[in-house]
Amino acid sequence: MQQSNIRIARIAAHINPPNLQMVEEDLGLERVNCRAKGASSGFKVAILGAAGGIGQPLAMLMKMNPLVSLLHLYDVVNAHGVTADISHMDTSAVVRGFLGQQQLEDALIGMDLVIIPAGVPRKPGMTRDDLFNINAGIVKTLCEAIVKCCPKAIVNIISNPVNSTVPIAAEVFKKAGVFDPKRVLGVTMLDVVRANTFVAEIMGLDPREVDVPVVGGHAGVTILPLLSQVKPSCSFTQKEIDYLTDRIQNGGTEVVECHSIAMVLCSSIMFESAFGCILQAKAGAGSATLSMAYAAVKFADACLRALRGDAAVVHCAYVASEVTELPFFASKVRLGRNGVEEIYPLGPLNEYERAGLEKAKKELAGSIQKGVSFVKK
Ligand SMILES: NC(=O)C1=CN([C@@H]2O[C@H](COP(=O)(O)OP(=O)(O)OC[C@H]3O[C@@H](n4cnc5c(N)ncnc54)[C@H](O)[C@@H]3O)[C@@H](O)[C@H]2O)C=CC1
Ligand SMILES: O=C([O-])CC(=O)C(=O)O
Repeated sequence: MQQSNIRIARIAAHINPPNLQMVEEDLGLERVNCRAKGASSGFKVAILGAAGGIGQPLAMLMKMNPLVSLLHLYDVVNAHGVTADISHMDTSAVVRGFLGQQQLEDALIGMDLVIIPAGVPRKPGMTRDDLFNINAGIVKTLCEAIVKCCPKAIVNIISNPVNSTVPIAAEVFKKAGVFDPKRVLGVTMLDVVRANTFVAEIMGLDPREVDVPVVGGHAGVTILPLLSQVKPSCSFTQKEIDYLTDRIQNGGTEVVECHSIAMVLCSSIMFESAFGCILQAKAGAGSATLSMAYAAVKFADACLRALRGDAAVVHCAYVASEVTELPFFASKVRLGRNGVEEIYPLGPLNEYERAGLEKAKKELAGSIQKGVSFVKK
């Protein structure tokens, strides 16, 4: 391939990354090796739902991750605009955009890690399970394409209800005969991030030094913080335990409802006000996006470091598990070159946590079954 042609393709790709494939075809080129100069070899990561509230900041943060060499941004709307914007960041990962179902397979071919924040978010008054009817089909379709294009990729599922969408993904892979329970992970990192923050707040600690295991699932009572196992070791009053458990379990709702408070206030005050900014930023609806993007990147980075071969990468995630009698459960897992290498037992629980575990399992069982039945029907 002529050096000048490669340069032309690279320049065109940088001006308008979605045009890369077209330019390559026009020039009769083989696929351009599109690693930016100075970039180390890295991982190929796709974000499905990249133009959304989570997808955009997630894409930005992944573009900043030095472990990523190629970043594919897929959505059914606005994928090219987001790609053009993010591609101007002077970091080494090369970004390409993919728009609509007909480009889904191109977005997925050869990926090492696929992150899925595609789907609708909650509005005030809704539960995560209320999203099932729309998001179940979206996750199923995306996983069917992963089966075809990158069945060995690590898959991080963010789309709610996670308690059901992970079993849906697993069933799709099982149906195709390619299910590897080590590679399908529901992202519950936001629960841990919140728990670390709220514990640090009341104990006067630096949140970066706090580690709260949060097990179970990702909705209401299925979110079970193990406050007896917090590191550094903390002693809480019963009032503090009640407050923290409730706040961690309802952190998502706190954000969802916050938007509606902002809307009410906005209707009676001027747009320039601080509340006007909230309305403009969030459009009056939706759920956590920025903290979720932060949590998703923290988790994705852990997966990539583990793929690279780093030792002792341990985080909570919702995975196929034998830790309880349920087929899926969130607990601490050790990540490695193949995804989940080890699932840790829950450790000693106090009476309060044992009661919480029973409630969590009851609700989780129904959500798991609902996901499994959706694919089997
Ligand atoms: N696991 C967790 O801790 C959290 C999960 N979530 C969930 O993440 C999901 C996304 O939330 P937001 O980004 O706020 O929503 P959003 O509506 O802002 O963005 C979703 C994006 O998905 C895209 N999309 C819809 N159908 C698609 C398809 N078939 N293929 C590809 N993309 C598609 C939309 O075009 C949109 O750009 C929701 O289900 C939400 O409940 C949100 C926060 C935390
Ligand atoms: O609450 C929601 O709908 C979004 C979510 O999962 C969270 O913020 O934890």
